[in-house]
Amino acid sequence: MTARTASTAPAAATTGTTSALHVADVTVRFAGLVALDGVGFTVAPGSIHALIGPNGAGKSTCFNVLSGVCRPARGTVRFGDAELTRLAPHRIAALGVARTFQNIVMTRGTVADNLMLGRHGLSRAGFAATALRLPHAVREQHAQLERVREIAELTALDGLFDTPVELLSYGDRKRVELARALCLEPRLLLLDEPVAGMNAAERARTAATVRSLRERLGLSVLLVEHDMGLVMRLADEVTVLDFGRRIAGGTPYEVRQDPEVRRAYLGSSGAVEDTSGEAEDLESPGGSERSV
Ligand SMILES: Nc1ncnc2c1ncn2[C@@H]1O[C@H](COP(=O)(O)OP(=O)(O)OP(=O)(O)O)[C@@H](O)[C@H]1O
Repeated sequence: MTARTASTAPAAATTGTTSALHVADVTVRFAGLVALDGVGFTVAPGSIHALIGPNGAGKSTCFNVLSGVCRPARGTVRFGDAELTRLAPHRIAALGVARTFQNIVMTRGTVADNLMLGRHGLSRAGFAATALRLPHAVREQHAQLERVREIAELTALDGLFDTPVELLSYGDRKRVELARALCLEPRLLLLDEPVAGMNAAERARTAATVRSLRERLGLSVLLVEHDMGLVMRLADEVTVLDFGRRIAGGTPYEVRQDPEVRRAYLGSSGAVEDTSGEAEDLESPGGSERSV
């Protein structure tokens, strides 16, 4: 495993650079089903890139490949100079790729406790030194706590730092999940449906947080999201999957105009659901609130 330091500064912020993610010809089969069929796309350094598509298009499978949970039958995933394709999830995380999940899994305790757990992999002081409160371990603990406070501030959780997570709203809990991923000091953040289940105010707040993370930390973001309004407003570039194939890619405007994208969305019975009550079609100016 590549060792990462316990530095209190984010890798991306200090260098101001991250790397491109290159996905090429990735194919995943489950028994007879081809979940991904020769999928390729590039996430440019420092960009917000959305991966969209109707239900069953292969978005989660793609995230599972990128984070090492699923091994492709064919194809490669490269992050800068590093080949991620056959690495275990913890090694991919150590290379600066962090992921959130659709379903929130929290431990008990406060927001601070949960974020400190997220720093565990970056800690250099051993368990015994920490338990015995040896001076170097105490110093490191303070530095970690300071960094965790900064991350809480970046994710608008600073006012909730000492609040038990079970008392948080759903939207705040989702943001704790996001903050916990940031605790790994990623250079690429994979967000799996970051606003699913949120109300309009929570969605707007999370969108602002993601934008500000990119600006302040210089990291790249790849997000899977059904909320088309959010995708259209937030993403620099969009890749569209359908039945495991990449059917389109480009700016939000370009994919919105693409006939194959429109066919895939409009033809997906039951896949179109509006979580906002403000349904618009894919052509609506300013983006739609439609979840697809
Ligand atoms: N572990 C698995 N075993 C068998 N089939 C699977 C498995 N995981 C996914 N699939 C199938 O692969 C296809 C792609 O699924 P995937 O979950 O990646 O799509 P998705 O775009 O994320 O869908 P959704 O938007 O509903 O989450 C689907 O047909 C799904 O049923």
